[in-house]
Amino acid sequence: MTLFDRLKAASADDWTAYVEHDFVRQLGEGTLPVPAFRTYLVQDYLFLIHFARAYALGIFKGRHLADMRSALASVNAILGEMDLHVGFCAEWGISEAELERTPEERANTAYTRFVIDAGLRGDLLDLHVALAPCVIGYAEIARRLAATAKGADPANPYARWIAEYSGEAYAAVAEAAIAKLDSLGDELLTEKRFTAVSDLFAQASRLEADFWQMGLDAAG
Ligand SMILES: Cc1ncc(C[n+]2csc(CCO)c2C)c(N)n1
Repeated sequence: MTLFDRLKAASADDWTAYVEHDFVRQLGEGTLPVPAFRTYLVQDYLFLIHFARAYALGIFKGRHLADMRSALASVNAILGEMDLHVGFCAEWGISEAELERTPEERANTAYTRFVIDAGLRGDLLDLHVALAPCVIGYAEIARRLAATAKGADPANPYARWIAEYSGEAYAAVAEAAIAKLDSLGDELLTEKRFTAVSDLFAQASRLEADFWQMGLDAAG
């Protein structure tokens, strides 16, 4: 069993509430109100900026050169993806000016700063456990949606989002994150520490669910 599977099993209810959230269901069915998705996209731009900062902590906290190099590659990947994200937002009628001027929603601040704090206080294992629901969860969500008729239907307005995260490239990112957790676990996890690490995973999963809810709430 991978460490990721152990963490998921220990937080089963929080995990399910995140990956089967109503926002996700409506995204898959193509019934999600457009204002909910637009709010999500704008907030996700702000989210990704802070996530790049969280990954950058991995360079600072890395004990081995290989850890520092892989964290650097992740920072580069996210910063590179920002251009794609801005382009995707433009297709939904969101300008760069709107992305820049929109204030962070509290659910966004809560989540991103929680992850950064987990990394600041702890070691690389704490940081990667706090990052895991985000990085690995999206692959699981999109894979499930892509296997449904409406999720794979090009007429679904959200088909591109689903295709992006269910594609091979993103699956490889999620697989690498699962493997990274295992190698950090081998090096740093003791059974005594499992509860504390599992609490981080559960909290990050709840904060992901709150992020979806923020999108739904914006649509009234
Ligand atoms: C709220 C929220 N949670 C997770 C992701 C997914 N995600 C976050 S960082 C990243 C790149 C990893 O290399 C990906 C795919 C998101 N975009 N927004």
